[in-house]
Amino acid sequence: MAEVLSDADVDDQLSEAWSRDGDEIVRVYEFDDYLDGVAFAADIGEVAEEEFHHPEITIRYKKVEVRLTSHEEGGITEKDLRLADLFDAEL
Ligand SMILES: C[C@H](O)[C@H](O)[C@H]1CNC2=NC(N)=NC(=O)C2=N1
Repeated sequence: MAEVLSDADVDDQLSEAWSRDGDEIVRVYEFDDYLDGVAFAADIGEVAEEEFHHPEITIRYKKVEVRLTSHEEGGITEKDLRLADLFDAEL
């Protein structure tokens, strides 16, 4: 089981485009049109399934909000930080 990271560790390691919100990390991606956001959500869903670590994805008009936390561990772990980087690589 992965270690829950301290707030300081998360703030230190989290990429600039993401932010910490309590026990979650969050990023809102913006797109030129709605279906680009839908396609992106499908892409990152594939990545999540490959990693077997799953985000909360909210699809809005031209925006996709992604939230990550490690439910079993009860906080933010390396798994969440890794997935954030993998998701950003799908852009
Ligand atoms: C049984 C448990 O749900 C699974 O091991 C996986 C599935 N995907 C998961 N995703 C996330 N974000 N956190 C988990 O703890 C998690 N656990």
